[in-house]
Parts: sequence; structure tokens; C-alpha cells
Amino acid sequence: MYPVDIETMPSSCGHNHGHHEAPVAASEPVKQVSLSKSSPLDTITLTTYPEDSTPIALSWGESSPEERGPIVASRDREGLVKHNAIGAHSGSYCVYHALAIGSKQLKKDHVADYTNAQPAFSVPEQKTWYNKEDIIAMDPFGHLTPVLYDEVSKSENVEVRPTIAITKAHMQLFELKDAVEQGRLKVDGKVVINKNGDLNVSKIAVEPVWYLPGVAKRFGITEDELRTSLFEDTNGMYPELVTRPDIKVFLPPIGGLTVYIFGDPKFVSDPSKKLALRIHDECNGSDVFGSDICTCRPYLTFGIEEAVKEAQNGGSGVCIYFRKEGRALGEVTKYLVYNARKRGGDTAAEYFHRTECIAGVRDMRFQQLMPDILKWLGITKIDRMLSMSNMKHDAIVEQGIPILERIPLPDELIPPDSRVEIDAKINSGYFTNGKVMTTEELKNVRGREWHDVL
Ligand SMILES: Nc1nc2c(ncn2[C@@H]2O[C@H](COP(=O)(O)OP(=O)(O)OP(=O)(O)O)[C@@H](O)[C@H]2O)c(=O)[nH]1
Ligand SMILES: [Zn+2]
Repeated sequence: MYPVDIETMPSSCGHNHGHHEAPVAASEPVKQVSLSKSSPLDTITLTTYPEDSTPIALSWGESSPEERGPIVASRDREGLVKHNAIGAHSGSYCVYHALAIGSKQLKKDHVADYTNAQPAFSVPEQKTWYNKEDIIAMDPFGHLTPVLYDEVSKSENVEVRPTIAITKAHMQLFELKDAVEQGRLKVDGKVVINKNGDLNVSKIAVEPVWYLPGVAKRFGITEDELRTSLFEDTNGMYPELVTRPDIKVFLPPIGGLTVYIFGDPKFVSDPSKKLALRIHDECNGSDVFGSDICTCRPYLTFGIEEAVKEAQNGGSGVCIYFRKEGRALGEVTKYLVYNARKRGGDTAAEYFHRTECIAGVRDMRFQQLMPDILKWLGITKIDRMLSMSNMKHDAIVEQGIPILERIPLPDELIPPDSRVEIDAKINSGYFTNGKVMTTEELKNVRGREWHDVL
């Protein structure tokens, strides 16, 4: 499928690849290249090939965790020939792990001791965990690996790491304290613990695990197209994407998500219980630091408050927080756009155009992969969706989960400077119970200008 030999690929600049001294004969399928004489390393493995490998059996979507098999990414111990996943664990934190090893603060042969780390509550098993369609962006058994695959990890001498962790906690938010003080929320001792508005919460952290054929299908492209673009556009970070078509699982170096559940976690998958849901994408500037240019923190805390109310009414409330900063364009791009907006006359009419000028697109969040977590949790319908986003809505409904009611952010919670954002979004298809402005009217919705900010 991939007639690509990365060691022998022609270099357009006419030089050898990288900084390696010893060239590799074009005809030999050599996988190791000598580094320069001053390097502390003798050899380094650039990639692996199917003919030299005996990966541990892994078959996505099988009808039992044993038949599916463990996900093995690490090259340590016997992992170099036995790994069955491309990439490294922990999303973007894999680089810190490498730094810890490189700086000799972490031993390469460290074996994790998971004593007492098991889930704090159980998530009921779902049919969705056992097919190739419903879940393709996370490992449905990621929270059970120390139990399910401990033996195979020992007998095969490979690392099998959890990609999901489940815990319980209390949380304190100023807005929830205010909700209790203003009488919007009552203290029940279970969900809202006290008059400070402290909450009981059940939490699930999930790292991304992609089944490449399934991800390609969601985007309507071929697996080859997906692999090629992941390889090329990360500047060759993952050669195995092209040299190992036999390996179908990829651990991408991106952020994961956290599920916050209010009320009894068992109710989330119980169709007889009402469910309120907020899907929230990270906006560090607003969520944590209170920037008033967008509606992110107000919608987040409104979503939590509504989720809490649903739990207190006998249903359950869920808030899922995705690490997709700045519509997954990142904070640097976001701030560049802010500058362009503020210097160019910040109107709702120009809101998306400014992002497109800099990033080429207005959004890279790709909500197509988002519904996996809903299916994993066993959510089959959403009674109250706390979101105006058509992209989130359409992605969820396309995956077969009906949304019964959509709840926009109340006007009084919209900070003054973010009217530009919200009106632009409504004009482009976001849900509202109110007025949809014309393109002409959007020109008159203005945010703070640069001289007001400085
Ligand atoms: N690039 C860019 N990203 C922004 C800007 N303002 C907010 N964001 C990002 O947009 C995303 C907003 O996500 P959400 O709060 O989930 O909201 P949404 O998807 O727009 O829709 P709702 O569910 O209706 O709130 C976050 O990733 C923010 O970091 C902006 O001006 N430029
Ligand atoms: Zn924001």
C-alpha cells in the first residue's frame, strides 16, 4: 500500500536527510542510521516495518476486551517489535515524558504501580464499546487496562498504559456560590453540598486513541489519505503512519477531554432519566482568566448550573471539556486574530473573516469525533443541550443521538465585548430563540476598539 522508503526518499534540496553522517545505501532495507561521531548514541531506529515486527494482536471493535487486545505503543522492553499502536501515550504530554527520560529524571525501565488507582465508580458497559463504528477516537477499555491486560503485559514484556481515569471530587466556582446566594440553586447536601455552592462531581479524564480506518470514515476520506496527511503535515513526525499500514491505531499528540458528571453517574445512560449536557471547548483566556471578549466562561458556568439543576431534579447533568483551545487553532492564532479584529474595526460582519485571513479556516475543532464520548457513556438522547453551536448539534445528531431541546446562552450572561462573536455566530447558523441579524445589521455590532483596550 505504501511503497515509501523514508531512508531513500529523494531530497528536493539535493542533500542527505537530517544530520546523519553515514548515508544509507538506497537498495538496502536498512532501518538504523549511524549518528555523528560526537553523538552519545550509536544508532537510532527511524521506523519499523511489518516484515520485522510481530505486533501484539489488536482487532478494533471485537466482542470482548480479550479478543480486541491491549493497545501497546511503547517501544520499551519488547515493544519495538511488538507494539501495535503508532505514537506515544498521554497526548501532547508525551514530549514531557521524553524530556524526563532525556534529562535522566525518569528511568526508562520504570514500571507503573497502579495499586488503588482503579476507577472511583463504574461506567456501565455499553454495546457501543464493541463495534468499529461507534467509538473510533478513544479506547473503550482505557480505564480497565491494569485489570484486563496486566497478564499479557507481563507475559509479552510490554507496557500497557491506561488512557482513561475515573475519579470523584468536590468543586467550587464563584458563579455557583452566587447561584445559591441568589436563590437560583438550592442546597440539597448531595449535588450542591453547602451554602458556598460546593458541588459533588464524578470526573473522567480521557486521552485520545484513534482507530485510523474509523477516523478516515468519519471524515469521508480514505485511510491512505488520512495517514499521508498526518505524516506529511506533521513534517514526518510519525514515519510508521506510512511504513506500518498493518498498525491501525494512532495515539495523536493532542489534548484529550474531561467529563464532569453531576448526580448519580448511572443515570447518564438511563433513558428514563433526563439529561442536560454542555459540550465545551477550551478557552483558557475566558474559562480561567475571565477575558470578556467571548462567551466561553459564562456558557461554561451556565452549563454547569443547568447540569446541577437537572441532577437535583432526579436526572443527570454532564459537562464535557475538550482541550481544543481557540477552536483548535491554538492561542497564538487566536490572539493574532484578536489584534487584527481590534485594529481593523471589530464588527460582527468581519468576525469570521478575520480568522480565515490568518488561519485559512474559521474552525478546526472537527466535532465529528466528539460524539464518541457520548456513546461511550451510553447516552442515547439529550433532553437539554446547553449549546448554540450547529456544528456540535449536527455532529451529535448525525451519530444517531437525538437532541430534544436546545438552550441558548441567556442574553444577560453575554459580556459586552462578546456581542460581536455571538451575533456573528448566530448569523452563521448558531441556534437562537431570538433575532437573527442580517449581514447589513452585523456591520453595526461593534466590539471594543484598540484604543479602548490599551
Ligand atoms: N480562533 C478563535 N477562537 C475563539 C475565539 N473566541 C473563542 N474561541 C474559541 O472558540 C471555542 C468556543 O468553544 P465553545 O465555548 O465550546 O463554544 P462554541 O462551540 O462556539 O458554541 P456554544 O456551544 O454555543 O458555546 C473555544 O475553543 C475558544 O477558545 C476567537 O475569536 N478566535
Ligand atoms: Zn472564549
